[in-house]
Amino acid sequence: MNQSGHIDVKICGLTDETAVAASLGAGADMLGFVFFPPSPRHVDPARAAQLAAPVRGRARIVSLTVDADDLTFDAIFHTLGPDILQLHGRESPERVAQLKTRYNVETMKVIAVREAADLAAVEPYLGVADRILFDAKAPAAASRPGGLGIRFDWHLLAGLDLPRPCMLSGGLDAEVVAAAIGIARPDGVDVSSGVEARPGEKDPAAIARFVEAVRRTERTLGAPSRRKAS
Ligand SMILES: O=C(O)c1ccccc1N[C@@H]1O[C@H](COP(=O)(O)O)[C@@H](O)[C@H]1O
Repeated sequence: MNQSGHIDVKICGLTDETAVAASLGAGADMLGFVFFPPSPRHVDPARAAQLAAPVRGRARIVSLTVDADDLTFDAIFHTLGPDILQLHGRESPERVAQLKTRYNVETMKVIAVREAADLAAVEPYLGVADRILFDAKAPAAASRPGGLGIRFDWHLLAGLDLPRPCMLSGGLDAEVVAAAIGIARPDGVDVSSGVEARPGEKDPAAIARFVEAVRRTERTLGAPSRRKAS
């Protein structure tokens, strides 16, 4: 959360106008579009641009890619013009820096977490990526590195001096997000499967419940700058 107590909410993997409207209506801060053909949420840049038309100026547009090549990024920038690049593969710190310079855009590097040792992977990205997203590590046999509704132990992040800003994802939904925030204390949360009726099909009511659960948690925790020192 930032100093005023705000927690960014990202709804990811949008594929239809109804879900985009539901996300904006609920007050999501970031809307994500997946450019990864094996994903049930994959859209091409032209479709993403159509969906994102009402988003610009109301929420930040995030492009999610997995080890994408320059041609793919050129198409995404030419057609969609995202605000943030979510890099969900094995992109090196050099690649993250190169993309940031080439497109003059904010970057969010994903760190896949299953155990404490996985957190060491953050270090090379400090001062390189603008934002870190901690997501659950996918099983080796999975068809994609995220968007699987899998959780990791949020206590692995508890009490750590986390890189700021950072986000949390992996199996979040309206029922568990308050606990996840209370333990990990991220600056934002990111959800895909937890607001879907089935993979690739967002549920507008679940989106509303998720955002409301985060806003309720913000109110419960209060702004750090206004909390009493104990
Ligand atoms: O959503 C996908 O299909 C996807 C594909 C490839 C990489 C990441 C993907 N999704 C991201 O994974 C996390 C966690 O998602 P979930 O809430 O557990 O379903 C999130 O950042 C999604 O944007």
